[in-house]
Amino acid sequence: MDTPNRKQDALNYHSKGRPGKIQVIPTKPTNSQRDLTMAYSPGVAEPCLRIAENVDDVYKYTAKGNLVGVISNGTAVLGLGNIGPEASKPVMEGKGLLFKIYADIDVFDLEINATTVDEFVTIVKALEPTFGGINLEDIGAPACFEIERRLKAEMKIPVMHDDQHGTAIISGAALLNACEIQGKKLDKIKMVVNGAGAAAVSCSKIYLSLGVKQENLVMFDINGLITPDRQDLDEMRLQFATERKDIKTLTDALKGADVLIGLSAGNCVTPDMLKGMAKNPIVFAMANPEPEIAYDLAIKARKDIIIATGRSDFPNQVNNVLGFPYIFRGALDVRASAINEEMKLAAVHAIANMAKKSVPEAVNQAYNARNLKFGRDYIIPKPMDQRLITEVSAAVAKAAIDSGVARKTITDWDAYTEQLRSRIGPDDKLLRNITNQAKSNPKRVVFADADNYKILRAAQIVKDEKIATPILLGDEAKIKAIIKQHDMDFGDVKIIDPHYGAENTEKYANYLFEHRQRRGITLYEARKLLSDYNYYGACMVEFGEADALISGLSKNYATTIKPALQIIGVQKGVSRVAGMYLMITPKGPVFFGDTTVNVDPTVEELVEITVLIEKSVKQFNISPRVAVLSYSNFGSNEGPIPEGTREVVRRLHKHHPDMVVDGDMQANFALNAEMLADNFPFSTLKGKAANTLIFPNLESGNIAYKLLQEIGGAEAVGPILLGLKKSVHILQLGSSVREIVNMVTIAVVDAQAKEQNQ
Ligand SMILES: NC(=O)C1=CN([C@@H]2O[C@H](COP(=O)(O)OP(=O)(O)OC[C@H]3O[C@@H](n4cnc5c(N)ncnc54)[C@H](OP(=O)(O)O)[C@@H]3O)[C@@H](O)[C@H]2O)C=CC1
Ligand SMILES: CC(=O)C(=O)O
Ligand SMILES: [Mg+2]
Repeated sequence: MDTPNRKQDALNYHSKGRPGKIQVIPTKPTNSQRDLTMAYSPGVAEPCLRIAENVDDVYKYTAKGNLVGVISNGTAVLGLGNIGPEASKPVMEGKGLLFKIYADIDVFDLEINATTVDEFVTIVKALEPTFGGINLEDIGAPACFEIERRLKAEMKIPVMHDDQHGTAIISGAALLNACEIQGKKLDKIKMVVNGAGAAAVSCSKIYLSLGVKQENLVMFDINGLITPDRQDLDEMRLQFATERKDIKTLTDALKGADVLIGLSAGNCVTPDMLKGMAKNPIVFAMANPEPEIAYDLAIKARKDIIIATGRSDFPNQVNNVLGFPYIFRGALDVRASAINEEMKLAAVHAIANMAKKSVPEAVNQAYNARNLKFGRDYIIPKPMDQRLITEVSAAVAKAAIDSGVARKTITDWDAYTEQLRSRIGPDDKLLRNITNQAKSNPKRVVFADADNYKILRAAQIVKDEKIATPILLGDEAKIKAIIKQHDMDFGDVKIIDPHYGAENTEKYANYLFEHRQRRGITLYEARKLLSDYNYYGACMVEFGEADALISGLSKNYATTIKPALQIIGVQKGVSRVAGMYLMITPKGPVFFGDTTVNVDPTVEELVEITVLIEKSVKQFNISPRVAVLSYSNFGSNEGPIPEGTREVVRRLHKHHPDMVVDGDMQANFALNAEMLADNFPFSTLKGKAANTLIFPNLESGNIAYKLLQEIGGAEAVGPILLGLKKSVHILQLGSSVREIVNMVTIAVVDAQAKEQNQ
């Protein structure tokens, strides 16, 4: 916390409203007298008796299996020292909060008045019936070593001292990657560890198991170098004693050293010390809240440095938050009896490998970054990367099973991964399925406006994710400059700067002329039109030189759609196009149409739009249940809109008897199966909620989706353009990178379907 303002902000954050950071929330209904008789006496006696008969049933009837005790005595709180149990509580509540948001694990934080090993062990051991796991936190060395050793030996649930092993795992992963980037070999590096406490000792052990040589490691505590002749040290630290006589001070030790590990206290390292380090040095200044050396000072001292800190406000946050939520998640899910070396190493490698994968746009956005990429400023994943739960927890669970400490097994890993994902954030399973569908047969997608950063970023993502092969249309020099500026990597991507004379323009101009000569287009004009990305892109798709076109970022909808209509045209048997949104809502996915094209459709047009939409929903492997919406329910109101929608439904029932559709209907009845069944049991939606909503006009459709997006917490994917012969999709002005990526994914699936139907 640097400035007085930030200090005050932090105090306000904790004190405003309900003091502290966490609360307990019931997970069962508590609305009625009946609910309460189940939750408490007399109903509660039933699970009590079951558990009394079979103690393992505690996992079945209580929260134990998902409950971790975060336990501290406040003797080594962050780098603040022995500040006591009460003062440690904000940190422990913070750990509880992180367990919950990152891994959906519930936590009771316990700050206990127990400083001797015996007292501490007795208390924690007695808590075994309550918890599924124990996370020991901020307990000073050397007591922490004995406490953890005894608890692990005497308890049957996983116990982990986070400052030791959580930190070791994360910094181990970071060390592997930093060495790779700096071109250093672990078995050759000279390492200095400043700090000889819980974290330093455990981290050093894991570095040795990753290949660092004991003789190349020296360690300091507050009294100086750890040497064999020191009388003030315990076994744990003495194992890192060095015989080297050439070192007295930290400055001496850092001369020629490759790596400095700081797990001590803030601001105890100076820029001059770093200046003596070897070429391409690696510095992990992990003391919290102040690192051993400030990020900026370190960067200034050495241009060739990789520097990481424990803080979230600089690149490379090496902090155990990347580990403990996911390690416990994996351990709890297989009911592991311990967290062993195999599980820790599995976590190290899962975290290290993740950093080398393409970074999801949501992570860039969360950190206000443009293009996070494996390298000097991105050696390990960011804490807000939602892939951590699937990558790390699954690796830990698997290692637990393979190493024989799991009491439950996992056989369907895809289902487990799905379950892990659904623990965090809204369930966007459908979007993931669509992405998998796209990846199964990637298509060539031509991007209009590719000389725009957002388009290029999206193109890069879909290329990296193997969703599509991009073709870039735009000013070639500009495109190349953006690629260079943002260090993007497109390999040998095709870039076309559309103008008459560019690839295939004579063929395209003739085609355009042939088709539009009686609509006022001369050959000269046709040639000129091809410098418009939308005309050129539509021609590429029409001639099969690309499978889909993505456009519209910089022009309005009507201007963008025109070339596609003129060159590609509508599907056989279809007289119009329509627009649809896939809304990812907290209650699940719902399709909305028409939201973008037809302003005030007639009954006949609405029938056609509904048929188009219903067919398109099926493309996503969803069985459509369509509600034609109005402000009335099954004839409850008169007026042109309810009467029109009733007529639409009549015609659909008659001409499309297989379609599951009903209306006129109000939106709340359409989306609430119970209400619908109670009030309108005759509905042909057969007691199920609709997943496809047809709006009577553009006004209502457009307003509804935007309201839902802004205040309903829904993500809008689209607009998905329906009715064209080939896959062309038009972005909304100002779409975000994520929205563009989603559209490309949809465009690929659409191109696949259209290819099949040919
Ligand atoms: N980024 C991360 O994820 C994590 C960071 N940490 C940070 O690491 C630090 C240590 O934590 P932890 O191991 O739990 O605490 P401990 O109290 O167990 O250890 C602290 C160690 O640092 C030594 N020390 C203190 N000041 C100095 C100094 N100026 N120079 C050299 N050594 C010094 C102490 O020496 P002595 O024994 O002689 O007192 C002791 O060996 C804290 O700042 C903590 O915030 C810890 C865990 C995770
Ligand atoms: C991050 C952490 O656990 C610590 O600094 O103690
Ligand atoms: Mg800690």
